[in-house]
Amino acid sequence: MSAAPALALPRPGRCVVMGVLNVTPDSFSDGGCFADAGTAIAHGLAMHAAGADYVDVGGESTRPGADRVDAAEECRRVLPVIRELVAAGARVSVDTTRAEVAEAALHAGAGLVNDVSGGLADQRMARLVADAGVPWVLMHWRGHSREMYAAARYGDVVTEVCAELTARVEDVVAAGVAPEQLVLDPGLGFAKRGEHNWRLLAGLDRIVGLGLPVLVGASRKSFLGRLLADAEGTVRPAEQRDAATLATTVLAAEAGAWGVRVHDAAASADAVRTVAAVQAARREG
Ligand SMILES: Nc1nc2ncc(COP(=O)(O)O)nc2c(=O)[nH]1
Repeated sequence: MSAAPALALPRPGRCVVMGVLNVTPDSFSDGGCFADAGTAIAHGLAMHAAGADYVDVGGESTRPGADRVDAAEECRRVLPVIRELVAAGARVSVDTTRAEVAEAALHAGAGLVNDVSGGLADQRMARLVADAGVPWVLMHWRGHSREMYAAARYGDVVTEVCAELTARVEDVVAAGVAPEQLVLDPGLGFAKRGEHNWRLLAGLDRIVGLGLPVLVGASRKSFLGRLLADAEGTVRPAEQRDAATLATTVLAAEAGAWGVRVHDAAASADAVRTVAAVQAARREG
């Protein structure tokens, strides 16, 4: 693949909003809502219109225990959606762990690779990203959905996640990826149990302190649902976790995160602008 022009990471002077668009039948919070291209495209356009800086298109569920789909099925799901969203002027990222899918998505106009495996699932991803010169989200990961909970053991989760992300950065830079292409992500809900997610949110300043842009993906995740369980212990349904998600957006923006990955893009778009206004007022004293 010829090296595409290096696509700089947008830095609009506020936290970036990445709208979630899972074109899958089985994602944990919106599985099946946007499984067909037409519905997915309409939702992606709505998030773009509502202020999402990226629409993050994924074709394979990453929820714990999810069955894997092959690259051909992933491409079948995401490519038509990416093409239409790009044609409509939206900035699109592809949520995939496969270099083959990422390459096809970049050719279709995606401008960022969002890789929940941080390059561990496909050894070809680093070379692809290095050649393409595009931004790459390296998320903290300890294995595919079926084995991730067995790996959720930490002495000090923030220290260990920081160390493992740093190791990934060193590996991919050694493989030719430029540091300025990289975005780090603590991988909330991936090989993390409840308390691990809260500690990572509480320690975001340390992850931001690694010196690279940080993306935070707390939106509608189970640890929020368990926090918001009712008196009978019934976990709050995923679609009723957006207010809690908005709180994580504000925390991430205040901690200096580069971006948040959320389902309710409109609400977080308003929240990040509000945080930026307060931060500007603080600077002006
Ligand atoms: N970078 C990044 N990508 C992700 N992709 C999928 C999910 C799973 O959530 P979903 O099923 O709601 O998409 N979470 C993340 C995340 O936390 N960070």
